[in-house]
Amino acid sequence: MTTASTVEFAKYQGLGNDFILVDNRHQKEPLITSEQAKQVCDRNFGVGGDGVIFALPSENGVDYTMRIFNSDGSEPEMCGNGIRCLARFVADKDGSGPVTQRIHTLAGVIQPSLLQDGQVCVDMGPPILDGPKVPTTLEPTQGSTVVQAKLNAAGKDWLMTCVSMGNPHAITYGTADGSSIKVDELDLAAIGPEFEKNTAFPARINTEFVEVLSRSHVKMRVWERGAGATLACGTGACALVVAGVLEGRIDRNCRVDLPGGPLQIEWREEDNHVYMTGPAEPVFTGSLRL
Ligand SMILES: N[C@H](CCC[C@H](N)C(=O)O)C(=O)O
Repeated sequence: MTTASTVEFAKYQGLGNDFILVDNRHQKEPLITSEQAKQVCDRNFGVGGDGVIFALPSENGVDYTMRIFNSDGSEPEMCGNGIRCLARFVADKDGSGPVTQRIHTLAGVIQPSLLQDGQVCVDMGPPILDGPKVPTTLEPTQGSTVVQAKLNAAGKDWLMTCVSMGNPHAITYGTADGSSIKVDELDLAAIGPEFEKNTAFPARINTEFVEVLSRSHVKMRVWERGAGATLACGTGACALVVAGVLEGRIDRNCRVDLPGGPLQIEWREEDNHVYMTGPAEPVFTGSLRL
């Protein structure tokens, strides 16, 4: 007879991108499987969330390891809003801990710092611009980088710039006929899957649609790989600033308005790292019966 197990969790959200967080630092194997993550993320039959995120035992001398399952059960390399929430969760649990945490992820060692004002600033590392490493099969246009490459999807020719922040992103600021995007007019549920599952993206793709308000202020909506239309995507906000700089549209320090609220993103010239600053809020705690 299998005995049901209970798993303690905390729900946190970053700009409405919400996650079930589990302190899993006592064992290497996640307490929730990717299959169970789908059920737990269901907003009617489960807790509800865009993903499940684990703090796991440390590897190679960092503070701890992060793994994440999307709400469809797939495992991405990295999550920007999620790592801000995880850093806040671990600091809340441990009572204090270092202001800056070093976290091992599938995208490398990522370093969130907890700020006095309650925000979290994350050194997201350098963007990966080599097309085949994003990965995409779209033809590179600037050396090995894919900038404003044409992609036909949802009945239009979009101009796509492809950037990885450890996880893959395709960003569009407009279509090949020169028109820009009014993000509030997009029917993401209709067009998002045509990008996410497009053959141009062998590992599927997160897609960001961007409207320029000024050289230091943009507005975006996102269709996420494995999670659909979310209220915010931290890695996506980082990737779209890199794309906007490569396209010559915006400056390296930019406010990004996401449906759930703003993030401040800076792609620093001196170290080529992308820095993301934004909130991470606790919502409730609970115990799951699995
Ligand atoms: N759906 C993403 C992972 C979550 C990223 C997003 N929520 C963020 O804040 O970066 C992927 O499959 O790559």
